[in-house]
Amino acid sequence: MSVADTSAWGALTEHADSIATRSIRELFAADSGRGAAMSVRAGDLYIDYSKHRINGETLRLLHLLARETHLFEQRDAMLRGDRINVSENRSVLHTALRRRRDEKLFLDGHDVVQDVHAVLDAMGDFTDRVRDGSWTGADGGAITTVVNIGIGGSDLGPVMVHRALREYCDGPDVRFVSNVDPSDLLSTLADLDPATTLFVVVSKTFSTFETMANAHAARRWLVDELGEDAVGKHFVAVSTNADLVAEFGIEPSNVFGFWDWVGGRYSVGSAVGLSVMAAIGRERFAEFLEGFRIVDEHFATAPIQSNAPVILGLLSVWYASVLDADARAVLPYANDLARLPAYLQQLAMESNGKSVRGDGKPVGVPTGEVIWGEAGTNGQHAFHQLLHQGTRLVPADFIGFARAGQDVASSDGGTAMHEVLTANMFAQSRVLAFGKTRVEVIADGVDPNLAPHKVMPGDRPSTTILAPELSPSTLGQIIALYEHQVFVQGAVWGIDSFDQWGVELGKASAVELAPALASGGGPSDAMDSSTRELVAAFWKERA
Ligand SMILES: O=P(O)(O)OC[C@H]1O[C@H](O)[C@H](O)[C@@H](O)[C@@H]1O
Repeated sequence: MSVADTSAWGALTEHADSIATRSIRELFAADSGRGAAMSVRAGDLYIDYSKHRINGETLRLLHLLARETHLFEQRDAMLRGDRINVSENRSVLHTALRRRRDEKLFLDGHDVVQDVHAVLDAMGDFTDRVRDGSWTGADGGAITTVVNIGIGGSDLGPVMVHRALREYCDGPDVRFVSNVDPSDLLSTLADLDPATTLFVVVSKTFSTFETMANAHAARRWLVDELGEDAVGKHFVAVSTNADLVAEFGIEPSNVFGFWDWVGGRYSVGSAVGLSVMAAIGRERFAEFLEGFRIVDEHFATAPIQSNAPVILGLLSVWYASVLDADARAVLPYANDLARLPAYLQQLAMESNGKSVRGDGKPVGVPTGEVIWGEAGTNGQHAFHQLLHQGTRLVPADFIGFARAGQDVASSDGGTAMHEVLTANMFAQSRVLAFGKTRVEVIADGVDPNLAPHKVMPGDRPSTTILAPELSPSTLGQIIALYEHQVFVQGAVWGIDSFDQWGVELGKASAVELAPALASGGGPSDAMDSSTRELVAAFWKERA
């Protein structure tokens, strides 16, 4: 059944009209306990969802929507390993990556938790050796730099986590190459010595064009200097495709596997996190996984009223589908989380940027969200103007931390910079929600002619996620929170959130066009007129 055919859907669309008559300011005025009532804890995360365009009735109807779309049955099906990725006939078990060693989860009669821990142990042994210098390069020296080559889910997670856990990095320098733009690889290798560099080639399929192009170029760079025999000491792979890895020339003992039941964008807790483990060590990586597990457990067991991913997932459906919001801003008030918006773009947009349901029928309501954002406070000095006074509805997620890893005094000498940062975060969500009326503006002595420019409409929704500190555990908790939020959206919409067929045609088209841009190529009459002219302009510029 389409979400649009549920009784909750009809009631929610009617309810949207009535909630539109009451601003967030009014909703707060009517209930002095709203801030406490509309907040929830998941693990170490305190999540405030009070500054939303909702009341008790909205939540009641969203809960009904969850029940009518069998959200909890779908959750349980995912967690026990049913093949819920219907278009690829696969289980979806990234949650198995964070099960404890003594747990069991049988898939087709086989305990996958044992497989997960066997790979984690191998990753731990390998990264221990890289970190303590006993894994040596071809000339006997220790590895000082690890270069992760991958793209999409084989890059965004490791990049984001490595940066987020900067203060925990005490291993080799880790760098990332993803783009097939040669400048990415060349700028990364420019100051490196092949003798002390280790490449981790990460690709679930081991056939992604960009990754293979970069891996082969890196291999040539290494072999030119150290010879063919050096490859075994300087290349390891992370993949589900052992045959293609062997063809590339990486020894089976240097391959860290994962499974088709881990989607690329859900894979940072698998061997895809190998370079992160090299940077932070196996103990910290275990804490990272434990963070995920804490929120997995919460998602699996908390009642609907206090289940954070369920609440946040239903709220995002409310905005995206009922209130027609196109976008959501992700605003981490932590510079080290600067890559979180990019990571969440893949997680949310590749999962739910779809218009048909798992059974191939149209979803029938707007789906997906355009996720974008930037670390605070930088965004305040760029695009927050539109959030505050523009005409578009853009719900925002604020993410902050009570403690900074390192702190310094602010300009007044008395306040710490982290306190200023957090004051800015709380101030932004407050101003977005409550705004400033014309009466208040004029009471400040503003010229009435200028007042319209200074009125802040308010009523702009946001969620605030506050964690004690940015640590491996809290980072794992935040990622799992978003993973399950995305799951909740997809389950309500009836979407298969775990395939990505929309990416394929573009790849095939690039392969088709490549000869026109390779030497001896050029425009052809078979091309559409725009592509033909672009190819012609490319060749003219190159001449
Ligand atoms: O890990 P790989 O097989 O190289 O895939 C890398 C990425 O490429 C694909 O095109 C998909 O859209 C992504 O979901 C995937 O993460």
